[in-house]
Amino acid sequence: MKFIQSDHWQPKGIDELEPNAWQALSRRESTSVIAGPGAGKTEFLAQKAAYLLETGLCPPNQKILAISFKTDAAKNLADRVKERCPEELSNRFVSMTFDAFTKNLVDRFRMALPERHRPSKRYEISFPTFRQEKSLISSFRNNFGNAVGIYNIRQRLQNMNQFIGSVRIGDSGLLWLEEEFLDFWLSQQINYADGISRVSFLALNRLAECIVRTNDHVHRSIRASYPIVFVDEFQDTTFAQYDFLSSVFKSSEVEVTVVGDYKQRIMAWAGAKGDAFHQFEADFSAQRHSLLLNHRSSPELVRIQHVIARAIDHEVREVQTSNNNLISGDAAWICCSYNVNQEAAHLAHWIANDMQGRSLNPRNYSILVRQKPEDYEQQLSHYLAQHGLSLRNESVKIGQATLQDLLAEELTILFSTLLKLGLGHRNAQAWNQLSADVRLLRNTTKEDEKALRQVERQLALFISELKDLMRQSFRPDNSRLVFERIIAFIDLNDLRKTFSRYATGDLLEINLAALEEFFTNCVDTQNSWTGLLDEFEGTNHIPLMTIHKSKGLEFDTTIFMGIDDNAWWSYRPGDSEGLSTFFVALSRAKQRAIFSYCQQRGQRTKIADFYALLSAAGVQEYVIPPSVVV
Ligand SMILES: Nc1ncnc2c1ncn2[C@@H]1O[C@H](COP(=O)(O)OP(=O)(O)OP(=O)(O)O)[C@@H](O)[C@H]1O
Repeated sequence: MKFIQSDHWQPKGIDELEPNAWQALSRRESTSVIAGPGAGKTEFLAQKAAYLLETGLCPPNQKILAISFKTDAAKNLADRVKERCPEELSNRFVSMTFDAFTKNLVDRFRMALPERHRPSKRYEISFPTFRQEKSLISSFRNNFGNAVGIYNIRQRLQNMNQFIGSVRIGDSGLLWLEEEFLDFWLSQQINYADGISRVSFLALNRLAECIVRTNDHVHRSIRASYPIVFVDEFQDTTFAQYDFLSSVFKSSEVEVTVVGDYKQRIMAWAGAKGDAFHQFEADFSAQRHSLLLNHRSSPELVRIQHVIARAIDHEVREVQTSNNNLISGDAAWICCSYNVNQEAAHLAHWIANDMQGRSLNPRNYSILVRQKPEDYEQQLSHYLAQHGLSLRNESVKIGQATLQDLLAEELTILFSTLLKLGLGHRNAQAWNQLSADVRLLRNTTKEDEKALRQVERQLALFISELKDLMRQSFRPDNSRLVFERIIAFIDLNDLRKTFSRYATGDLLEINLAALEEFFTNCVDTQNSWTGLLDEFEGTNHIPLMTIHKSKGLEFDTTIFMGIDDNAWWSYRPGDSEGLSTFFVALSRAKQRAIFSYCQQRGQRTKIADFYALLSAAGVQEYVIPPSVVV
């Protein structure tokens, strides 16, 4: 393949990069990129990947490792690289979540762990609750009595994630009690009477760190395979994740580029490290670059965002936007209602009118809430249905996965593309992507023309058989057959061999079970293949999700419900994480942000800050007349 000269390379799929982005892109040492919402941080990583791959600066025997926090974010980044680079280059871009990466290391090299710290071959992932953590700490205290008071252990255990992230398994520098706690905490996850360990992602992280640090062969081979590493949403890096990164890549030739926005730091409760950028810049001798444009939101929304941004950081610089205001009237307002029916009726009516007036579709809107989306679902669905619209809770659990994560899985995407083509959709892009994926699954190389032609023939034959089968009927027994045939065609063994995250452990089984459950639910509620596909993809549903799940996404209009003391029960005035959460929600909108306050849901005393900031930004408040209730 012919490489492009680095000074001739041009960005792909976008017009231009701002000057600071160009500097950060061409820098061949560790770099941090800090920028506000919509500045194009994820896009920057995709462009940098294209630059390094297309110019040969990342040579054919090496790969780029990109680490994200959420499955859909990892997928989104991989897709952007696929769109911008030929397949033989984008195949060398490995995009994974932190959790998938560390789990994969433990699954592959668990025998390198000391026996007492080694999870069973087949283990389950556990998600310890706050209460379970507290009870573990109190049993430890019971065992070690007054000793827990020494070395500040009692106090340090109040932030478990920070404590665990700062102690390394088998480190000779550990204090006696630190080592005791680490052993106690691990043994509670590893030793079960039935022989099956229940291990949390935090424990997998510490085990992976131990493997890499103590096994020179593994350590060297990771650094050699991935001389270039990207980390997206770096502000959310936990203590343990940072420690893992530095253990693996610090003091090496590896170029690490991290991007993020400290104003969007909303994972401190899950152990995010407050000073991650500063520490990274010091530890990796990284140079900082700031981006100063917003490519997402309209000028009016950017102005409002800046008022909130300043409350988080007084020194934040004003950003410019390259977008226009596409709507007439206000870009943001607060609507106040007395009760939940009035609120839902008003919002449903407004969405239906706006959607029709501006020829938008349901997925241009999103309903964002702080917590418990199910508390908002019923009323809003009821009133939306009166306008022929529907809502989908994207945070809902399907088996052991959430719907949003399930939809971002490679398995699900292959499945739904096959379903779409089986239904007779003529979609050249879907076909090209699918045939590229199937070539990858069957491990064919571009040079082996015979094998390529065979794969293409098999795919065409399968689609034609699928079309015949789907034409027959849409009865449950037939749809079951369609499900089984598609899964058999994908071939789980090939999937395992192709995607390293599925290679070991039970992630594929978990997702397959969730996919089957979701598919069956769709079959049960629909009476045609077209209806099923729309239901599967959520085409006609307005998404409802938590703010945490909305990170990295964007919508024309966001409607933010439940801005009251009950939903924000943990908020204390001036709490920067609360303000950042509010900021993340506001910054998802491209053109319009609506804030809905409902008196019946709670007071607005504790969170008066939010309303004061909106008022300072000139956002008007309207009271919905009681007559709106239907
Ligand atoms: N240089 C650019 N020119 C034009 N559009 C761009 C550019 N960079 C990004 N975009 C577009 O701007 C939007 C935001 O980009 P992106 O998601 O990469 O931003 P981000 O900084 O990662 O956002 P956030 O932190 O808010 O999630 C996307 O629609 C993207 O396609």
